[in-house]
Amino acid sequence: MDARQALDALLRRVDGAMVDLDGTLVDTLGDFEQALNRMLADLHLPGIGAGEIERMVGKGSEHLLRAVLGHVLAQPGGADPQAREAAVEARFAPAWERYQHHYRTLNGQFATVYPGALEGLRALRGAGLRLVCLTNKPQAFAEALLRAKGLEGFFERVFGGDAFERKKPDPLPLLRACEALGTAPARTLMLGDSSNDARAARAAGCPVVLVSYGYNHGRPVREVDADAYVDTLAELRPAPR
Ligand SMILES: O=C(O)COP(=O)(O)O
Ligand SMILES: [Mg+2]
Repeated sequence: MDARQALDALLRRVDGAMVDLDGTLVDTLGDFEQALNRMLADLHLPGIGAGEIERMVGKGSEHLLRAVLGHVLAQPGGADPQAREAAVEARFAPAWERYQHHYRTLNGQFATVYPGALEGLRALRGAGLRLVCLTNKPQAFAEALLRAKGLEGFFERVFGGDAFERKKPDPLPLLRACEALGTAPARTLMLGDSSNDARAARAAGCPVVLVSYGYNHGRPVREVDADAYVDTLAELRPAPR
Protein backbone atom coordinates (compact mmCIF):
# COMPACT_ATOMS: atom_id res chain seq x y z
CA MET A 1 0.00 0.00 0.00
CA ASP A 2 1.48 3.40 -0.91
CA ALA A 3 1.05 6.56 1.16
CA ARG A 4 -2.00 7.72 -0.87
CA GLN A 5 -3.79 4.40 -0.43
CA ALA A 6 -2.92 4.33 3.28
CA LEU A 7 -4.37 7.83 3.74
CA ASP A 8 -7.55 6.90 1.85
CA ALA A 9 -7.92 3.74 3.96
CA LEU A 10 -7.47 5.77 7.15
CA LEU A 11 -10.10 8.30 6.03
CA ARG A 12 -12.55 5.45 5.40
CA ARG A 13 -12.14 4.35 9.03
CA VAL A 14 -13.13 7.68 10.65
CA ASP A 15 -16.48 9.33 11.41
CA GLY A 16 -15.15 12.71 12.46
CA ALA A 17 -12.10 14.90 12.77
CA MET A 18 -10.65 17.31 15.33
CA VAL A 19 -8.85 20.05 13.46
CA ASP A 20 -6.06 22.10 15.01
CA LEU A 21 -6.03 25.83 14.26
CA ASP A 22 -2.63 27.59 14.46
CA GLY A 23 -0.20 26.10 11.96
CA THR A 24 -2.81 23.76 10.48
CA LEU A 25 -5.69 25.91 9.20
CA VAL A 26 -4.31 29.40 9.62
CA ASP A 27 -0.77 30.80 9.49
CA THR A 28 -0.97 33.03 12.56
CA LEU A 29 2.73 33.72 12.99
CA GLY A 30 2.24 37.34 11.86
CA ASP A 31 -0.43 37.87 14.53
CA PHE A 32 1.83 36.41 17.21
CA GLU A 33 4.77 38.52 16.03
CA GLN A 34 2.73 41.74 16.13
CA ALA A 35 0.99 41.12 19.45
CA LEU A 36 4.16 39.93 21.20
CA ASN A 37 6.32 42.80 19.94
CA ARG A 38 3.70 45.40 20.84
CA MET A 39 3.55 43.87 24.34
CA LEU A 40 7.36 43.86 24.62
CA ALA A 41 7.51 47.51 23.52
CA ASP A 42 4.90 48.44 26.17
CA LEU A 43 7.11 46.76 28.79
CA HIS A 44 10.27 48.46 27.42
CA LEU A 45 11.79 45.10 26.56
CA PRO A 46 13.70 44.16 23.38
CA GLY A 47 11.75 42.70 20.45
CA ILE A 48 11.70 39.14 19.15
CA GLY A 49 11.78 37.77 15.58
CA ALA A 50 9.23 35.51 13.89
CA GLY A 51 11.78 32.70 13.58
CA GLU A 52 12.18 32.53 17.36
CA ILE A 53 8.44 32.79 17.97
CA GLU A 54 7.71 29.95 15.55
CA ARG A 55 9.62 27.52 17.77
CA MET A 56 7.64 28.61 20.85
CA VAL A 57 4.07 28.43 19.50
CA GLY A 58 1.79 25.47 20.15
CA LYS A 59 1.49 24.99 23.88
CA GLY A 60 -0.96 27.82 24.57
CA SER A 61 -0.60 31.54 25.34
CA GLU A 62 0.77 31.25 28.90
CA HIS A 63 3.57 28.99 27.73
CA LEU A 64 4.29 31.26 24.77
CA LEU A 65 4.53 34.37 26.96
CA ARG A 66 6.88 32.66 29.45
CA ALA A 67 9.09 31.41 26.60
CA VAL A 68 9.21 34.86 24.98
CA LEU A 69 9.95 36.67 28.26
CA GLY A 70 12.63 34.08 29.09
CA HIS A 71 14.19 34.67 25.68
CA VAL A 72 14.27 38.47 25.82
CA LEU A 73 15.37 38.56 29.48
CA ALA A 74 18.27 36.15 28.88
CA GLN A 75 21.63 37.76 29.53
CA PRO A 76 24.48 37.10 27.08
CA GLY A 77 26.66 34.50 28.78
CA GLY A 78 23.58 33.07 30.50
CA ALA A 79 22.03 34.29 33.72
CA ASP A 80 21.33 31.74 36.39
CA PRO A 81 18.12 29.94 35.40
CA GLN A 82 16.40 30.58 38.74
CA ALA A 83 17.05 34.33 38.50
CA ARG A 84 15.67 34.31 34.97
CA GLU A 85 12.57 32.42 36.01
CA ALA A 86 11.98 34.92 38.80
CA ALA A 87 12.40 37.79 36.29
CA VAL A 88 9.87 36.14 33.96
CA GLU A 89 7.33 35.67 36.74
CA ALA A 90 7.78 39.27 37.88
CA ARG A 91 6.81 40.48 34.38
CA PHE A 92 4.15 37.89 33.64
CA ALA A 93 1.03 39.71 34.85
CA PRO A 94 1.59 42.98 32.94
CA ALA A 95 2.85 41.04 29.91
CA TRP A 96 -0.30 38.93 29.92
CA GLU A 97 -2.57 41.96 30.17
CA ARG A 98 -0.77 43.83 27.33
CA TYR A 99 -0.54 40.73 25.14
CA GLN A 100 -4.26 39.94 25.49
CA HIS A 101 -5.09 43.54 24.68
CA HIS A 102 -2.99 43.60 21.51
CA TYR A 103 -3.94 40.11 20.34
CA ARG A 104 -7.65 40.88 20.72
CA THR A 105 -7.21 44.07 18.70
CA LEU A 106 -5.30 42.57 15.76
CA ASN A 107 -6.51 38.93 15.78
CA GLY A 108 -6.55 37.72 12.15
CA GLN A 109 -5.15 40.87 10.56
CA PHE A 110 -1.66 39.41 10.08
CA ALA A 111 -2.83 35.83 9.56
CA THR A 112 -3.70 33.89 6.41
CA VAL A 113 -5.61 30.70 5.73
CA TYR A 114 -3.19 28.10 4.34
CA PRO A 115 -3.56 27.10 0.69
CA GLY A 116 -5.69 23.96 0.47
CA ALA A 117 -7.29 24.41 3.91
CA LEU A 118 -10.71 25.39 2.57
CA GLU A 119 -10.70 22.59 0.00
CA GLY A 120 -9.76 20.10 2.70
CA LEU A 121 -12.50 21.24 5.06
CA ARG A 122 -15.06 21.19 2.24
CA ALA A 123 -14.03 17.66 1.30
CA LEU A 124 -14.27 16.43 4.90
CA ARG A 125 -17.69 18.02 5.45
CA GLY A 126 -18.85 17.00 1.98
CA ALA A 127 -18.05 13.38 2.78
CA GLY A 128 -20.18 13.62 5.92
CA LEU A 129 -17.45 13.76 8.57
CA ARG A 130 -18.29 15.47 11.85
CA LEU A 131 -15.84 18.31 12.56
CA VAL A 132 -14.67 20.20 15.63
CA CYS A 133 -11.88 22.72 15.91
CA LEU A 134 -9.54 21.75 18.76
CA THR A 135 -6.81 24.24 19.56
CA ASN A 136 -4.57 25.35 22.41
CA LYS A 137 -5.39 28.94 21.43
CA PRO A 138 -7.67 30.63 23.99
CA GLN A 139 -11.33 29.98 23.18
CA ALA A 140 -12.32 33.61 22.55
CA PHE A 141 -9.37 34.21 20.21
CA ALA A 142 -9.99 30.95 18.36
CA GLU A 143 -13.67 31.74 17.78
CA ALA A 144 -12.92 35.29 16.63
CA LEU A 145 -10.18 34.10 14.26
CA LEU A 146 -12.39 31.41 12.70
CA ARG A 147 -15.10 34.04 12.17
CA ALA A 148 -12.64 36.56 10.72
CA LYS A 149 -11.43 33.96 8.22
CA GLY A 150 -14.90 32.61 7.34
CA LEU A 151 -14.09 29.15 8.70
CA GLU A 152 -16.52 28.89 11.61
CA GLY A 153 -19.30 27.26 9.60
CA PHE A 154 -17.35 24.04 9.13
CA PHE A 155 -17.31 23.16 12.81
CA GLU A 156 -19.99 21.83 15.15
CA ARG A 157 -17.98 23.00 18.12
CA VAL A 158 -14.82 24.97 18.87
CA PHE A 159 -12.70 23.96 21.87
CA GLY A 160 -9.94 26.37 22.93
CA GLY A 161 -6.95 25.81 25.18
CA ASP A 162 -8.92 27.08 28.17
CA ALA A 163 -11.97 24.87 27.49
CA PHE A 164 -10.67 22.00 29.67
CA GLU A 165 -8.41 21.53 32.70
CA ARG A 166 -5.51 20.43 30.52
CA LYS A 167 -4.28 21.26 27.01
CA LYS A 168 -2.73 19.16 24.24
CA PRO A 169 -0.38 17.17 24.42
CA ASP A 170 -2.60 15.83 27.22
CA PRO A 171 -5.23 13.51 25.71
CA LEU A 172 -8.07 15.04 27.77
CA PRO A 173 -9.20 17.68 25.22
CA LEU A 174 -9.37 15.04 22.48
CA LEU A 175 -11.36 12.63 24.64
CA ARG A 176 -13.78 15.42 25.58
CA ALA A 177 -14.13 16.48 21.95
CA CYS A 178 -14.95 12.88 20.96
CA GLU A 179 -17.56 12.76 23.72
CA ALA A 180 -19.10 15.98 22.41
CA LEU A 181 -19.23 14.56 18.89
CA GLY A 182 -20.43 11.16 20.06
CA THR A 183 -17.68 9.46 18.06
CA ALA A 184 -15.27 6.76 19.23
CA PRO A 185 -11.68 8.02 19.68
CA ALA A 186 -10.38 5.24 17.41
CA ARG A 187 -12.70 6.57 14.67
CA THR A 188 -11.96 10.29 15.22
CA LEU A 189 -9.02 11.76 13.37
CA MET A 190 -6.71 14.39 14.87
CA LEU A 191 -5.47 16.73 12.18
CA GLY A 192 -2.61 18.90 13.33
CA ASP A 193 0.84 20.35 12.77
CA SER A 194 2.90 19.47 15.80
CA SER A 195 4.10 16.83 18.21
CA ASN A 196 1.53 18.20 20.70
CA ASP A 197 -1.27 17.10 18.43
CA ALA A 198 0.35 13.73 17.67
CA ARG A 199 1.22 12.89 21.29
CA ALA A 200 -2.27 13.82 22.45
CA ALA A 201 -3.78 11.69 19.69
CA ARG A 202 -1.62 8.66 20.47
CA ALA A 203 -2.49 8.91 24.18
CA ALA A 204 -6.21 9.24 23.38
CA GLY A 205 -6.16 6.34 20.90
CA CYS A 206 -7.05 8.58 17.94
CA PRO A 207 -5.51 8.31 14.47
CA VAL A 208 -3.42 11.35 13.55
CA VAL A 209 -2.47 13.08 10.31
CA LEU A 210 0.04 15.95 10.38
CA VAL A 211 0.56 18.77 7.91
CA SER A 212 4.16 19.39 6.89
CA TYR A 213 4.03 23.22 6.88
CA GLY A 214 3.09 24.30 10.42
CA TYR A 215 4.94 24.98 13.66
CA ASN A 216 6.57 21.92 15.14
CA HIS A 217 8.83 23.53 17.75
CA GLY A 218 11.56 24.00 15.12
CA ARG A 219 11.74 20.28 14.30
CA PRO A 220 10.86 18.52 11.01
CA VAL A 221 7.33 17.18 11.37
CA ARG A 222 8.17 13.83 9.78
CA GLU A 223 10.25 13.03 12.89
CA VAL A 224 6.96 12.89 14.80
CA ASP A 225 5.13 9.59 15.04
CA ALA A 226 1.89 9.96 13.02
CA ASP A 227 -0.26 7.82 10.73
CA ALA A 228 0.23 10.08 7.70
CA TYR A 229 1.64 13.45 6.64
CA VAL A 230 0.17 15.82 4.04
CA ASP A 231 1.65 18.90 2.37
CA THR A 232 -1.80 20.53 2.09
CA LEU A 233 -5.24 19.72 3.50
CA ALA A 234 -6.47 19.49 -0.10
CA GLU A 235 -4.85 16.03 -0.12
CA LEU A 236 -7.66 14.84 2.17
CA ARG A 237 -10.28 13.38 -0.14
CA PRO A 238 -12.48 11.05 1.91
CA ALA A 239 -15.11 8.90 0.23
CA PRO A 240 -18.73 9.71 1.21
CA ARG A 241 -19.87 7.91 4.41
O1 LIG B 1 -1.98 28.92 20.58
C1 LIG B 1 -1.22 27.92 20.53
O2 LIG B 1 -0.41 27.64 21.39
C2 LIG B 1 -1.28 27.02 19.33
O3 LIG B 1 -2.56 26.59 19.06
P1 LIG B 1 -2.89 25.29 18.17
O4 LIG B 1 -3.23 24.23 19.19
O5 LIG B 1 -4.05 25.75 17.35
O6 LIG B 1 -1.69 24.94 17.34
MG1 LIG C 1 -0.99 23.91 15.75
